[in-house]
Amino acid sequence: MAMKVALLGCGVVGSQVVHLVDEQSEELAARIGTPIEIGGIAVRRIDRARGVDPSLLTTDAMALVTRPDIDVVVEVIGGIEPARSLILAAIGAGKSVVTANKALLAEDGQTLHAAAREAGVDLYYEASVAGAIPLLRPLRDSLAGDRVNRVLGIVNGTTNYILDRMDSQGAGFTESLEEAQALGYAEADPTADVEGFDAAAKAAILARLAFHTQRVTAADVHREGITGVTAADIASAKAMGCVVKLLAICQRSEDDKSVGVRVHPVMLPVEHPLASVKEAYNAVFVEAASAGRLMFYGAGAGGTPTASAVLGDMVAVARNRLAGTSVAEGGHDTGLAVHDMGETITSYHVALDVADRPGVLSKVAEIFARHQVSIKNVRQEGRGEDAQLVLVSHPAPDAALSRTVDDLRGHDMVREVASVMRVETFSD
Ligand SMILES: NC(=O)c1ccc[n+]([C@@H]2O[C@H](COP(=O)([O-])OP(=O)(O)OC[C@H]3O[C@@H](n4cnc5c(N)ncnc54)[C@H](O)[C@@H]3O)[C@@H](O)[C@H]2O)c1
Ligand SMILES: N[C@@H](CCO)C(=O)O
Ligand code: NA
Repeated sequence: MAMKVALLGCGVVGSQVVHLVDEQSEELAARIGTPIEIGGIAVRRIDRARGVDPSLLTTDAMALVTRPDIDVVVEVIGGIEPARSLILAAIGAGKSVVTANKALLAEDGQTLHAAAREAGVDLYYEASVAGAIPLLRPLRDSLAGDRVNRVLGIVNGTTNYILDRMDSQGAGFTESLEEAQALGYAEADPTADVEGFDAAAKAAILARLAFHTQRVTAADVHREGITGVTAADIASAKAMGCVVKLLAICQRSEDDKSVGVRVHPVMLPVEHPLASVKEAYNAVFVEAASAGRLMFYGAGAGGTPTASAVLGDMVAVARNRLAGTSVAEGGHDTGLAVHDMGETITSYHVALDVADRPGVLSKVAEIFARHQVSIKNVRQEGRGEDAQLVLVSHPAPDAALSRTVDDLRGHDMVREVASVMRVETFSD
């Protein structure tokens, strides 16, 4: 018997799901052993939906998800409500769910997973992080026997596209964002991309899977976007042999009692594998105790790539149905707490416009020492009125580094703090 799908939302991703199911229907049926059939599509405006069979369209999403003939609900509306109520209603009615909705999973994944476990249905969400890249299944299944220590990811295509354009072509922020929007990468409200909310949601999902800690939500993630990144930061990074990337970083503490989860711009040495990720591509670098370093790379956004991940999950649900099973995510929780950004160990790059006078360097060094921050290297560029001191710190608690910068800002020998950014290196 065919597996009947209710599709919620027919935008950039949803329309491609319909297209791919249509295009590959025979092949999919042969591969799975049962056909996949779209039984209904919930849209906001019927007159706006294009390229789909009009007889499938409805504006009553709630009636669709609970319809008795529907087996699986695919949610590609996005946002918290009504997506959450629709998914919970679907699960309550015994339907498996496939979703691309990172915002919802990051805010309330625990509720959704608990409901799926209780109902004995599947809840899959591969498309929600890094779009087409197989990432969540490898973290959940392939690395189930390993111990992940750190995850570093470029998980937002829009911001990677903007930073890459600024770096490689000297393009402006606004024009680069408009290009990313035209290419279908940006969220409906691009603030979610450029202020790091989208990446923070993905970081929370990654931290949960990597460290088996159910409780991490987007609110636990320290978040800084890219709106403050200037041409001076990019030039400063270049001078150091680095590129600027917006990274999602999930890391165990040294004492293994907590995890840090953060999203912020980073200067990354050009030899780091993530530094070569251009345009809107995503990549996630995983450091695991036994597997070592792994990198997952590919298209993290766009209708067709994202629909590929959605279809993969639909096929997994179809196979589970045929096998008479469901693979609800475990409720096991390691209990690892999330520590504050201030306690996270980071390194800073600081460029200071200073007066080229005797004693400046020792004064600056004294301010670093006051906060127990050790300087890794320092160089001076220019002379006289235009002198710039560029310092890179050794790793230190982020709070100490941030207080160091505050004190530098307040000092009369420092005319301006031209650039401050964290530097990420390979861990040993
Ligand atoms: N576009 C991408 O590259 C991408 C990549 C990965 C994940 N996602 C996620 O996929 C989801 C969908 O993204 P998208 O880019 O297709 O967005 P989109 O805005 O293009 O599509 C969403 C569609 O849902 C419709 N909709 C809104 N409320 C509805 C309701 N109550 N009932 C029925 N339809 C409703 C909208 O009219 C719109 O057509 C989001 O969760 C997004 O974060 C998108
Ligand atoms: N707006 C997101 C879409 C993929 O989640 C991005 O730019 O990566
Ligand atoms: Na993915």
